[in-house]
Amino acid sequence: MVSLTFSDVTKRFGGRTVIEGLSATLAGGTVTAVTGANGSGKSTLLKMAAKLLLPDAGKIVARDGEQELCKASYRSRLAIVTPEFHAYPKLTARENLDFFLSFRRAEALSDALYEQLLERVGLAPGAVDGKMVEQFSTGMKKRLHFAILLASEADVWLLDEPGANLDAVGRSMVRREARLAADGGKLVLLATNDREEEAEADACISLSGR
Ligand SMILES: Nc1ncnc2c1ncn2[C@@H]1O[C@H](COP(=O)(O)OP(=O)(O)OP(=O)(O)O)[C@@H](O)[C@H]1O
Repeated sequence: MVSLTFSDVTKRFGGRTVIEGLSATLAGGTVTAVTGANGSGKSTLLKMAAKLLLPDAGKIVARDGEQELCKASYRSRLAIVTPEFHAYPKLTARENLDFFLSFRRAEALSDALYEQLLERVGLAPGAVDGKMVEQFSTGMKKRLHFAILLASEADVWLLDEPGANLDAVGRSMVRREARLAADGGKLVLLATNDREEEAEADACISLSGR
């Protein structure tokens, strides 16, 4: 299982320290919530966890068991859900899934798996088939992003406000899938201000904002 260790991690932007001296170990098989007010550094922490941002001080080390993973190998095993992601508007749900998953899966998406994914994320085939993503509601696009995540086979899930733009049923799908993923050995790190998502987590990193 993949684990991620933050050792005395500090991140500054300009002269401003956003995260200071953070130490934590995130283990495969667990859900960790990152909470804190707007601007407290939750997205920054997730970007550092994805190695998209470097800390100014301290270290972040990914391991598989005892073995340290290099950046490329770690990256190949992680998936991110973020509001910054946009599916291609002129492609259908199926075409987007085929496109994004072509980087991640050895095998093409079968019809059966496609149907199963839609069902898991609560997208009715009748509502999406034959439609381009630009015709989707915001929540439908979010659910499609989750379908891409579920099919990615990633070991590390970095979820930035995964319940945002989802209705109660969608938010409950997020909590259920995060738990199933952790039960299957995945490392799940989610930034949230949703009390129910926080309650579902096994551990919590609370950022004070600086
Ligand atoms: N690239 C950047 N350059 C300068 N400042 C940045 C940059 N990225 C983030 N910040 C600042 O760092 C702080 C933390 O931002 P971040 O997006 O991590 O907060 P957050 O907790 O995710 O906020 P929210 O709940 O609003 O999404 C904010 O003050 C933000 O303005």
